[in-house]
Amino acid sequence: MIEIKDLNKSFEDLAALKNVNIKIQKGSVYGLVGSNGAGKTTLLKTMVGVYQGDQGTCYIDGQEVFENVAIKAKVIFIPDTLYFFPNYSVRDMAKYYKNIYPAWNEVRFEKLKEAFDIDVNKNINRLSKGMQRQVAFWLALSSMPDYLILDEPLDGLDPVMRQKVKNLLIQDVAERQMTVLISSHNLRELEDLCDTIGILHKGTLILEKELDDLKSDVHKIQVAFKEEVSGEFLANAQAQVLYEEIRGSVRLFIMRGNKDDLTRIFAKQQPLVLDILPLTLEEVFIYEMGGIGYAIENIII
Ligand SMILES: Nc1ncnc2c1ncn2[C@@H]1O[C@H](COP(=O)(O)OP(=O)(O)OP(=O)(O)O)[C@@H](O)[C@H]1O
Repeated sequence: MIEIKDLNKSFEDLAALKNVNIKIQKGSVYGLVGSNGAGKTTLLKTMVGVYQGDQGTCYIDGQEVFENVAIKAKVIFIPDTLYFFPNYSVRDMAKYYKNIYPAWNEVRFEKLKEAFDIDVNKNINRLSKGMQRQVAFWLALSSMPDYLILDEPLDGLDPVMRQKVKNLLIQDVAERQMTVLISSHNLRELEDLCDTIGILHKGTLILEKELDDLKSDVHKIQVAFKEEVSGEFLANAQAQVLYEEIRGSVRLFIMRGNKDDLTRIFAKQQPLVLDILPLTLEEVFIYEMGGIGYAIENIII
């Protein structure tokens, strides 16, 4: 389990992280979103021990991460900007990883050649950006980490490779309970992978929820009534409207609540049309965050 408690980190007079608390259970996939400069990379780097927090703690498997070699051997961090030693081939880099990560699995490394199809003797720094990212995943997955921390991981990968990498990640989570933390601006991508989502805003974790709760909690309702109906029935039912819009004869509501309860509330008014639809994760965030006063539109793409 990853456990971050009251973490603070500043760069000179800039507070990049303010009292961040996060718990990530073993075998889960946690998605971290936030606007540019929100502190995501700082959080990831502090979590893996690249930075030391100013206050608070970062524990993995119950131990402080900073300068802890035993813990670092179980954790792989793929940063947004990749680094490989000059003139190292994939094979050279694999040898290096083999020395550092005790769980390195040579059979897996050979098997993953089929997925990545890159010549192991090629100088990595001469490969394309997307191919270098493939190498980073190839090495990471062959190291069999218990924890995989990813900063904008799928950037630069083509759509087929994105899907392949996602499948490989899901396989490791399902088969050997790998724990994954992904920082990304792409909510659509996170929607496929994550079970919990956290939003970091100006160094503070402002929202954290399980994806299923998030999605089952908020609904899009399209309704048309025979005649004008006052909104009083919603107030009386104490239903929480996050957004309301009139589109010709159809009224659109974004509402929080249980689907059956909402259906009952609207059905009482005997509407001509009633559709209760699920929201995409992106829509959930736009409306949820709008409700608490943040311009989420700037956070996601
Ligand atoms: N090494 C550093 N020295 C000084 N300031 C830094 C350093 N690293 C990050 N910062 C500052 O800390 C804040 C958080 O930066 P960070 O890179 O963690 O944000 P981010 O959420 O990853 O942003 P992005 O989505 O743009 O990658 C920013 O204001 C940034 O300028």
